[in-house]
Amino acid sequence: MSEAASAQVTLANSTALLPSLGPLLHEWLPRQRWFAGKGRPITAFSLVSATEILPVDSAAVDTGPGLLHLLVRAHQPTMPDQPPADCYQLLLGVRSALPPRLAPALIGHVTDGPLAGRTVYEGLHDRRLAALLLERLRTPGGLGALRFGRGAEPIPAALTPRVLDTEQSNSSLVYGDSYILKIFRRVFPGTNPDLELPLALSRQGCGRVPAPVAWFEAAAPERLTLGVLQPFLRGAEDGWQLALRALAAGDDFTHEAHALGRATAEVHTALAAALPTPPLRRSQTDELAAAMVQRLEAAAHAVPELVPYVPGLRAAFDAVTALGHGGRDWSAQRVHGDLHLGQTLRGTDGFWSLIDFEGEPARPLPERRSPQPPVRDIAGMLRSFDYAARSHRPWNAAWAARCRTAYCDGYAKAAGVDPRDEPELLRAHETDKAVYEVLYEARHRPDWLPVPMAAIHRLAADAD
Ligand SMILES: Nc1ncnc2c1ncn2[C@@H]1O[C@H](COP(=O)(O)OP(=O)(O)O)[C@@H](O)[C@H]1O
Ligand SMILES: O=P(O)(O)O[C@H]1O[C@H](CO)[C@@H](O[C@H]2O[C@H](CO)[C@@H](O)[C@H](O)[C@H]2O)[C@H](O)[C@H]1O
Repeated sequence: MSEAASAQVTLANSTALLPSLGPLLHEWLPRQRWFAGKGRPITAFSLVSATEILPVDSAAVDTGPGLLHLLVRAHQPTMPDQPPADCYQLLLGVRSALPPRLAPALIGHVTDGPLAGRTVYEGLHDRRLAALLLERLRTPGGLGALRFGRGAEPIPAALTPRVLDTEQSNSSLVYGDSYILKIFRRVFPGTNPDLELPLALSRQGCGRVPAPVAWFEAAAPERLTLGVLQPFLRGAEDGWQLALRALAAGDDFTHEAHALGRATAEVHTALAAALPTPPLRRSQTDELAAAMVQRLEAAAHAVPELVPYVPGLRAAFDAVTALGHGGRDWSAQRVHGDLHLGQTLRGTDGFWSLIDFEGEPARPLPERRSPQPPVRDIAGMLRSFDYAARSHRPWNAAWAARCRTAYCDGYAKAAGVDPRDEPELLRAHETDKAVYEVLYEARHRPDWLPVPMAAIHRLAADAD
């Protein structure tokens, strides 16, 4: 779309929007699974950008929906490890009246401002609006603050959309069981690694990751990734569900664990070939261990159950510092950053793919995009086998141990490097991951807290 045309779709009086939408968002936003600031009040909203993807302030809304794209900052009291105002992507449907089928998507009725008299709702649930998003992705160009881009592969038109009904950190739409559009909810300046890394891997010829076919970004006031369209792996099942099923049936999972190790190794090898691999010298090792200690202290501050374990856990990080001071260098590279069984999909042909390269959602984007020891991902998967075994009754420690061995074997065979050859680095990363999980569960799923706490108990004792 030309700049002249895009100018017409920027909401004329967008500054008046938030005073009228604010009270509705105040109620609605904290109830969303993807809202990261749970437990802290929202003190104010500020508007970053507003773009009418389909006009909302004209008579057209009386006959059909409008679609308003907003980037909104939610201001909250600051905690030590959190930014003061996260920025969220909202796609608001706007209608004069909501048809009954869209009632569950209701956000509220606007009483004043430019949308006075309109009903706003979660636009992704409206098939007409979801279809429109795909149309925008098929035809690259600018639209207000937004930029739509795509690869060389043509994207078919008129695929039926549906919202993916799963617990996730973002929102996804599936089109005709052919493509999946992930819409990032909490957004950060810069390119999201969930676009950057799959693009780099596909250019490298690595088939372990569904290759992005289209994407959209905000171009102003700063560039940031908003959504990625990828092929939908129809019929694929995620590793977490498969592992739980195997546990329930008393089945061995080592064959799959071995294959997952191989898939991880192939992704790491391709990432190392595609992107920089700086060595971790003494000062970076110090920084790595110091960051782990800092995360441990912050987590213990937030979750008092951790406090008695702090000295034992710290020993794992100090061991890495000591090795660095003794002259040991490690290699670093771009990694997945939040690898666990739920980030793996096994196709109907048994082929494993990795998804969701965003990294740990709670970490700042520059940190997530920095090169790290590849063992970080291995630690994540090792924790995940433990999670599966612990969340199933009775606890099956031997099952987890066999999977962990098979995973490392599969990795070593394909990568030519065995992660168990660096036991201190592996244990430090496993400890760091378990600490992250304690915080994650305390914030999001308190019933699950005993699962990582059991690992904390073991890891703190191992370090003695
Ligand atoms: N390419 C794909 N093919 C099939 N299903 C997918 C694909 N990508 C993601 N999914 C499904 O969508 C879910 C959420 O995707 P994910 O990227 O993990 O989002 P989030 O970051 O919001 O958690 C996954 O658990 C998986 O079930
Ligand atoms: O999938 P996300 O990127 O949103 O990852 C977050 O949520 C995960 C839970 O859904 C969480 O993973 C933890 O629980 C999993 C079982 O549900 C388990 O397999 C993982 O090993 C464990 O870390 C992940 O840590 C978090 O970032």
